[in-house]
Amino acid sequence: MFSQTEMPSASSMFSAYASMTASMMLLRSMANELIPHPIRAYVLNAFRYLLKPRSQSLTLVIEESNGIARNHLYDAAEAYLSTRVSPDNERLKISKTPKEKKLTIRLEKGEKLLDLYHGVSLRWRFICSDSDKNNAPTTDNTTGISNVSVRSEKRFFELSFHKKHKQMVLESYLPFVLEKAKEMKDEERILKMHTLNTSFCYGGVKWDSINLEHPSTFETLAMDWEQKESIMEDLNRFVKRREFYKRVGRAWKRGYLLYGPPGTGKSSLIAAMANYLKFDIYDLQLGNIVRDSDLRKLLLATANRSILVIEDIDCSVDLPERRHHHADHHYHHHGRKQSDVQLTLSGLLNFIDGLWSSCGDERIIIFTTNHKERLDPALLRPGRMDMHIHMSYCSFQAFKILASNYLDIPTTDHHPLFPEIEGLIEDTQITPAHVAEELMKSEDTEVALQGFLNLLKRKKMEGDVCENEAVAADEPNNNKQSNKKRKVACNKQKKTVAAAGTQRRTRRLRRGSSL
Ligand SMILES: Nc1ncnc2c1ncn2[C@@H]1O[C@H](COP(=O)(O)OP(=O)(O)OP(=O)(O)O)[C@@H](O)[C@H]1O
Ligand SMILES: [Mg+2]
Repeated sequence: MFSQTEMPSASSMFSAYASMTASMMLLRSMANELIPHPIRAYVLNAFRYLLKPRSQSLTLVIEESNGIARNHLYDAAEAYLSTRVSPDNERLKISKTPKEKKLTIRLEKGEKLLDLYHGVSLRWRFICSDSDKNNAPTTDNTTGISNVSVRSEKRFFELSFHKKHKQMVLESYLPFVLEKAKEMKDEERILKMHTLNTSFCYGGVKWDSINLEHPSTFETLAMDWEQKESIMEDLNRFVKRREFYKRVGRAWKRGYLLYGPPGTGKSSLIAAMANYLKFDIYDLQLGNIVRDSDLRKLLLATANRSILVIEDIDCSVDLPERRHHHADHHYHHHGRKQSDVQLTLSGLLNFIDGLWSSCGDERIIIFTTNHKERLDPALLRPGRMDMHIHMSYCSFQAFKILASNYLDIPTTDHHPLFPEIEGLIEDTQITPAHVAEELMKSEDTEVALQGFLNLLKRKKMEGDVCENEAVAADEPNNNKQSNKKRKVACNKQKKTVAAAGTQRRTRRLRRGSSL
């Protein structure tokens, strides 16, 4: 009985529950009304956050574009990851454009990749998502053509790693990825050769470009080793020294003067430098430029990481004293009146020291000449050109490189004809171009070498005759008149060689395609 009176009845329990529910509902609706929605959401989120198990991994999202601009890191990651594909990958994208030398491999949607960097594992994932479902690709059923213009795909990489490596990833790994991608790009880069186009309207000039496919490299260049290495070292030092140039307050530029007889490889060296550094070439034919102002315009249109070439500087720039000497030549510069030509040496020098120095980075300027002695001292003064490179006649060392290029005789090999060639070549002024021409005459090594040896012998004899005649000319008892005649003939012979070089060069310039 007692227990019965103590026990709440079912009806009273129900009413208590009902009143509690009612008061909770009242409280809830009061809270809903009194506490604004954002605060409620915030409190809920905070609870959720506190209750969630802590993750030890951090994920970086690298999106394809950053609003309007492309994300440089995305492109770098894409290129870098293509070198890291593993047998675990199941789907890869593969392509090749006509201009590319190699196949391009890319990760396909959803593919994962594990990279190791200094013992740290880094997990990459490539994700492709339709950013807006309404804009999903549509296919026109009648034509079957997929309408890609409305397609808006969001592509990004996720890079996940342990949180404790955050610093290392940001400061070391990602810069490493950027650097690697840059190296790859340089390797694949198709070099351009820019030449002047003067045809589109009178007085106006602009750059035209074609692919530079000059095969010359430092390996194929016939030059003495020490000289070749000093040039390569100089170039290496130059490209590495961005910070140095900044610190000492100098423009990041370097000037080279290449001088030597025609056919000694000046233009080949320029191409080898471009191929080595992966720099574009701008071939500035001063003969086509009328005003200093054109020079300025053209200069501003050149890109960084390039080589500006001015060939035959002694012939192309209109020195004031030459103007004086050639006062009777009223026409110059491709038939334009001399008075029209306003391009001056001082303009050119200002251009080198001033404007050229102050705009752009990582630039090289190269002048070539066959006659260094004819150059204005202003061009040669210290500091104007950083390095003067003498391209000379073919030495035995240089010949061995050509023999290896043209006849496949390894430079370490010894051929029975070599000693005789070595004895003759140093006394004979023969250009690498001439040697190359001779070695190309036969595919048979023996025939080609014998032919070359005969040429050397002939040249040596001619040289000896010239020399003897010169000596004879100094002897008082000889018939001076006939000696003079012979000397003239000798000089004539030399001049023909030089003229052939100039003609060759002019032909090449006209073709405008190769250096
Ligand atoms: N040092 C060299 N090494 C390899 N090949 C050379 C060398 N010199 C000349 N040649 C060969 O001779 C050709 C002409 O040489 P190049 O045009 O480089 O001479 P250059 O010094 O620029 O002459 P120019 O003064 O007439 O412009 C080249 O295409 C190349 O095949
Ligand atoms: Mg040349």
